[in-house]
Amino acid sequence: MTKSASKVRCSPVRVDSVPCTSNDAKPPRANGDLPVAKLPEPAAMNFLPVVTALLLFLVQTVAAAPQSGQSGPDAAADEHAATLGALAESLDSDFEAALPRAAELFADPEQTPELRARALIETIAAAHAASRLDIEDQAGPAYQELADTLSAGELRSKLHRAYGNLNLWRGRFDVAESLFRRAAAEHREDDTAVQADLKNSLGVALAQQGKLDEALGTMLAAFRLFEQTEAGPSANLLRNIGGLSIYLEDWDQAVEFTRLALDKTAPDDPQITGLYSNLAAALIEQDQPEEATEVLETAIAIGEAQGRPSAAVVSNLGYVVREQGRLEEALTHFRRAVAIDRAEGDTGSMAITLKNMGETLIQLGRREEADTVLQESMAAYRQADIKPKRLELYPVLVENLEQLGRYPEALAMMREYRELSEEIASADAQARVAELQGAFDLERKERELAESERERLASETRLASIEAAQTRQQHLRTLLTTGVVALALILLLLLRLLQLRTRANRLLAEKNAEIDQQHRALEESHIQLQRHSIEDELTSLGNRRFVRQLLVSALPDALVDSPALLVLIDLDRFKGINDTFGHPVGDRVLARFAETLRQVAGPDDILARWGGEEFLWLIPAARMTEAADRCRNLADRVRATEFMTGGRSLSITCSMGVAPVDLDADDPQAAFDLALKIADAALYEAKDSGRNGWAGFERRVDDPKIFEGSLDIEALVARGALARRRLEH
Ligand SMILES: Nc1nc2c(ncn2[C@@H]2O[C@H](COP(=O)(O)OP(=O)(O)OP(=O)(O)O)[C@@H](O)[C@H]2O)c(=O)[nH]1
Repeated sequence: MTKSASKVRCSPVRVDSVPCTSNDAKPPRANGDLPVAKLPEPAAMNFLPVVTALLLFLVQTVAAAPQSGQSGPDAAADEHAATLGALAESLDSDFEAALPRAAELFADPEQTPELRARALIETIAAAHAASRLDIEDQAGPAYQELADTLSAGELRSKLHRAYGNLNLWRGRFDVAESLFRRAAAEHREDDTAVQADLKNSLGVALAQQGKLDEALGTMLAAFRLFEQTEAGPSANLLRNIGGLSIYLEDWDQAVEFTRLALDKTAPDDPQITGLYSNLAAALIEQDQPEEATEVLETAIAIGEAQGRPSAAVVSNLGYVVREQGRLEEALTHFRRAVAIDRAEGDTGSMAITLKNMGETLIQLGRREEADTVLQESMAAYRQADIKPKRLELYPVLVENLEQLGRYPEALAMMREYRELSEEIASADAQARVAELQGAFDLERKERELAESERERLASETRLASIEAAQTRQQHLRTLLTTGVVALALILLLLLRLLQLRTRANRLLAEKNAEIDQQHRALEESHIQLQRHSIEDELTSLGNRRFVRQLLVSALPDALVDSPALLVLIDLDRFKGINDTFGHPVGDRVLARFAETLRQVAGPDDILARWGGEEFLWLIPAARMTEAADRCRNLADRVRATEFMTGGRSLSITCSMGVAPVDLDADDPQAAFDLALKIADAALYEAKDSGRNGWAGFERRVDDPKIFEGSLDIEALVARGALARRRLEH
């Protein structure tokens, strides 16, 4: 069920000091205007708002709060019990007179913060009792100082709560909410009653700010906490929950809690008719008109017992019975309600009831009477200056005048209706335009702000992206530069190494070439030396060392394969040449003789200058039988050779001693030496026999022992070991 479906108004309680809340659940308005009815106008008569009763309950609830919050032992308070007791007594008896002393006490810096806080709490409670809520100038600074001085704990929680109450009474609901929350945060959790009271106070502060859902939730939490206590929930809390449930259109909960509140409310309590009114409203919403009628009649009876019933209750009863078709009875109740309103001077409420009454008369066909009543309603609306409600009256009034045929009056009313409509529409339109303009401006500003923020973020993103790209490029450049420099250094190093290596290689090659050259020179020197060591310089023939080396290590195969002839040659009377022609000529003769000897010798023959003018000739594979021819051949060639010197002809001769030699023996040197001795002996004989010839000894035995010891040629010949051979001239 929607709010617009609400059919009756609740208890006709007025709120003087606390703003009431509209039926549209908007924030409370600080005026005492008649509440706008929640129900459709034809049915809505004297519907006094739920909020009216609710707010009064709230105030009463808060008024009760400090008392319960101050209960219980307090050790710190005991120390100053006398002072505080005296203060409380004086505040209660004459608040005006006691206030200066109290203000002096809770503002006195010489006193302990605890005593000052308790004095302030007492003063605030007494101010409420004395309806003196204008002590902010004294209480505010003291509270701020003490809240900063006291440490968090129970006493400071009480101080928050007391000052929260003062703000609540003064209509500063947001401040009160904050203070109640601080008080709850610092309150120790094991005191359920105080917790419940704090939640109740917080619920009141929330409800007064229009935070109805949160307020109801907080109060239900307080209710559950109170249920755990011995005293249980207070009637005020139950009324508040019931009232808020009506606001929030939870009809079942509204009925439940309003009934609970009624159980805890005394019959003479001034609030009781309001409770019945609320209960009736909830029952009507639950489509229980009989029960609603019964409740309203009970409320009227209680009102009558107290002196005068509530006009709203009576009007609501009229509405309920009219809905049940009991029109005449409804008229009776409406008339009574109008009388009560008139007596109380409540013009606005009376205007609503008169409208309902007029509509009832129309239903009864009593249009003239209806017109009179509707005109009265119009006058009352004008007096109360309730234009929206008056606007709703015109169609009923005009339609009734038309039905009565009173067209000029109907026309006049229509003009008024149009003017008021335009006025209200204009005001509404202006308000709407202003609202729309504000919303538009706000939306535009928000859009511009959002756009600006988007652009800023986009710029930042772009900037960050550019910076990142620059950083990457910088890193890349650094990397590349480093790489290039490193590469260049490496290349330079490699180049330098190459140069060094090339130079080293060149030097090495030069050195190697030099060494090779030296090696070659050395080798050549060595070869030359070697050659010189075995070669006769003058004749270029081998010398004695040459022959000795052959015997030791390199005898030609031809000399080894078969016995050879050893010929020892000596130039005849060479001293005379030296003496006659000089030593150089002697040398040339020696050289020339060597050439002649080479020409005579075979290719495998071994030639050597054996010393002075003496030469050795080894003829491989030759026997003594060949010796004559060979020696003759040489002698002939020597004799035939002209050794010219200084234009003079010079001829020489030579003598030769021949001996066989077998170099395939176990000891070739010994065999050579023996053959040499024999050849030398033969040479001696050749000299001795006239020179220019040869002599030789042929061996007849092979036993080497025969030739051991000193060699006695003649004995050997005599023994037959040697056979003499001679050149025959
Ligand atoms: N020019 C020159 N003379 C040398 C060389 N070696 C030795 N002679 C000389 O050769 C001569 C050898 O003389 P002798 O031993 O008395 O013999 P000969 O005069 O040849 O007489 P017979 O041998 O008995 O025929 C010496 O006068 C040596 O000085 C040399 O290399 N060159």
